[in-house]
Amino acid sequence: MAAAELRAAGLIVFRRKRFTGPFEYLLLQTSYGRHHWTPPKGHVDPGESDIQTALRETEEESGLKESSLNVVKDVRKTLNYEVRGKPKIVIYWLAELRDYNTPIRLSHEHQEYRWVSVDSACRLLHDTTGQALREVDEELKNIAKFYTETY
Ligand SMILES: Nc1ncnc2c1ncn2[C@@H]1O[C@H](COP(=O)(O)OP(=O)(O)OP(=O)(O)OP(=O)(O)OC[C@H]2O[C@@H](n3cnc4c(N)ncnc43)[C@H](O)[C@@H]2O)[C@@H](O)[C@H]1O
Repeated sequence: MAAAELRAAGLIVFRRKRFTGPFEYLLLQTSYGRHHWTPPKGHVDPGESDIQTALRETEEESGLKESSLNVVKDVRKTLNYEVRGKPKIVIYWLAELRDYNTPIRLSHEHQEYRWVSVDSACRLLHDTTGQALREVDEELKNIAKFYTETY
C-alpha cells in the first residue's frame, strides 16, 4: 500500500522598506531536528482548507495575523519532497507584510528568524524551496518594474 501523503501549507512573507527597495523574505529556523529553515508553514489539520492552515500556522509561528498581511491568493507555489519515506506536499501563498516594522513573535517550534534577500534565503533553504522563492522574487520584480515604468 502507498504511504499516506503528508500535507502542509504556509506563506512566503515579504516586506519592503521603500516602494523601490529590495524584497526581504521571512525565514524561520526550527528549534528541533537539524534546525532547518523554511517560511512559516505547518500540517493541514482535518477539516481545514490549505489557505486556512497557511494563515493559522503563520500566526502561530511568527505572530503575524492575517490583518497585518496582504495575501496574494493567486500566487501559489507547490513543493513535493519525501520525509522519512513518505511523500510530502507543501503549498505556499505569497503575502506582503503591510507595516515594515511589525515585530515577529516566535513559538517554541523555532529558535531564530531572519528577514533576508532572495540570494541569502537560497543559501539557507532546501533547493526546491529556494527555487520557489526565486520564482516568486522574479514575479515580484516584474510587477515592481511594471509599476515603476508605468506610473
Ligand atoms: N526532527 C524532529 N524532532 C522533534 N520534533 C519534530 C521533528 N520534526 C518535526 N517535529 C515536530 O513536528 C512539529 C512540526 O509540525 P508542523 O509545524 O505542523 O509541520 P511542518 O512545518 O510541516 O513540520 P516539519 O518541520 O517537520 O516539516 P519540514 O517539511 O519543513 O521538514 C521535515 C524534513 O524535511 C526536510 N525538508 C524541508 N524542506 C524540504 C525541501 N524543500 N526539500 C527536501 N527536504 C526538505 C527538513 O530538513 C526536515 O528534515 C514540530 O512542532 C515538532 O514538534
